[in-house]
Amino acid sequence: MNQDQEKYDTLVKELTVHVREQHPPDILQFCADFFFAKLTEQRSFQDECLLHPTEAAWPAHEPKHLPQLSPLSSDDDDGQSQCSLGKHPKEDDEDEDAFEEEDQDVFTGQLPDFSGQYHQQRQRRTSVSAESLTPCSPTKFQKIIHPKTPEQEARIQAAIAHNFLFRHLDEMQYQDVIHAMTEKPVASGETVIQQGDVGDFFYIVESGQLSCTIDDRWVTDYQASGSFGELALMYNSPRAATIVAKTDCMLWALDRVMFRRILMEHTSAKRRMYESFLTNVPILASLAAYERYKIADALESVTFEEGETVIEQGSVGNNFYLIESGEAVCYRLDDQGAQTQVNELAKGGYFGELALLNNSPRAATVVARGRLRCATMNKGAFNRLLGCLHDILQRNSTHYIQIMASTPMA
Ligand SMILES: Nc1ncnc2c1ncn2[C@@H]1O[C@@H]2COP(=O)(O)O[C@H]2[C@H]1O
Repeated sequence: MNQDQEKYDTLVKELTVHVREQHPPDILQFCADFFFAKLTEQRSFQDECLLHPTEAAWPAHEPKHLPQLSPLSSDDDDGQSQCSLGKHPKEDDEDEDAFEEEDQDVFTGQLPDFSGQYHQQRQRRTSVSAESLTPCSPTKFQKIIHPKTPEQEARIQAAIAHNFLFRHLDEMQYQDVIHAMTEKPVASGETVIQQGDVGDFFYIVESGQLSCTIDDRWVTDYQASGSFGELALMYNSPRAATIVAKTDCMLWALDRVMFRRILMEHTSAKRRMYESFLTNVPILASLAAYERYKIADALESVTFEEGETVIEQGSVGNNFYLIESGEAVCYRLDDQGAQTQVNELAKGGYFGELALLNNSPRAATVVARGRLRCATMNKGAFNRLLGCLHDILQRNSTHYIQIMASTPMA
């Protein structure tokens, strides 16, 4: 008997014992969970031992598809997003600043329910082990180097330069990431990630376009500087979506060990940090959880002391602000030089959207009242990630326009 056959027989025997002991009500789900737990265990072990095939630029075989294991495939979910961020691929793409900033992703769809060890029968969601977010021990970390030409290195640098997930890296981590990446050309029509599969790589798009679907419904498109495939690596969960190349693409792939070692901790910490705050920001209420995750990736916190000016009327607008704590007061200077208070904002409120929406100079001065902490994103991320809120933001801003009409700009 060969080794694989022996392994298989042992596994099936073990599973049979569990089934006999536990009489699971949903036998298929139970078996799927059993094998998935085994796989996770094996992968974690590989993480620990760092049995990484350093010589292999690309895995010899693709991961096996695990049907029914999508954390997103709940029966009650019609998969329609509450809010379609950005444009549907069929619509005209007049985005001039395609390369302007970070992730070029626009999102809709639902976030996997990562809670609970074993999911409800009806929902068929996959369990996530408690240690899913524990990165590899730094002491056991062994660097992975796939040799590259200077030209390849430069291309990776360009591809990650505008992606938020790489911003916090120090020089050594940055080099480690570049060394560990492998080039993956993908032909138009090729499936890069299949929903339900086991996660192996995280991808950055260098060129081309890819489409992301969940349960055959379009969710988003990816283009240069966009990234995907982080969820399965972070949560040891099956792939949450399918990603197919719409054109010939050039991708850079980072394997799960390096992703977990270098990118995961910061990414998950940031997503956790902003999670409850973003859930309670009224303007973001219509967004799906995964969309809020992408917003969290793009946010930076900034603090202003009492009386400090956050925004100066008449200046160029580059940022959008959400108030995490404290208060902000908005003033408008009229053409006589008189300053009138036009608004007060508190936690969960936002400002700085007008100049970005209308491509106009800042319409008011915003000053901190007491200590003010804001989460801010730049113009590129604002347009991309909050594009679907454009109409709501415009509608909400009509009263500003009335105020501006009554106080002509200084
Ligand atoms: N709405 C969404 N829900 C989950 N994953 C999404 C969504 N939109 C895009 N994705 C990406 O699709 C990827 C599929 O593989 P992963 O689950 O590893 O990581 C997923 C995310 O990077």
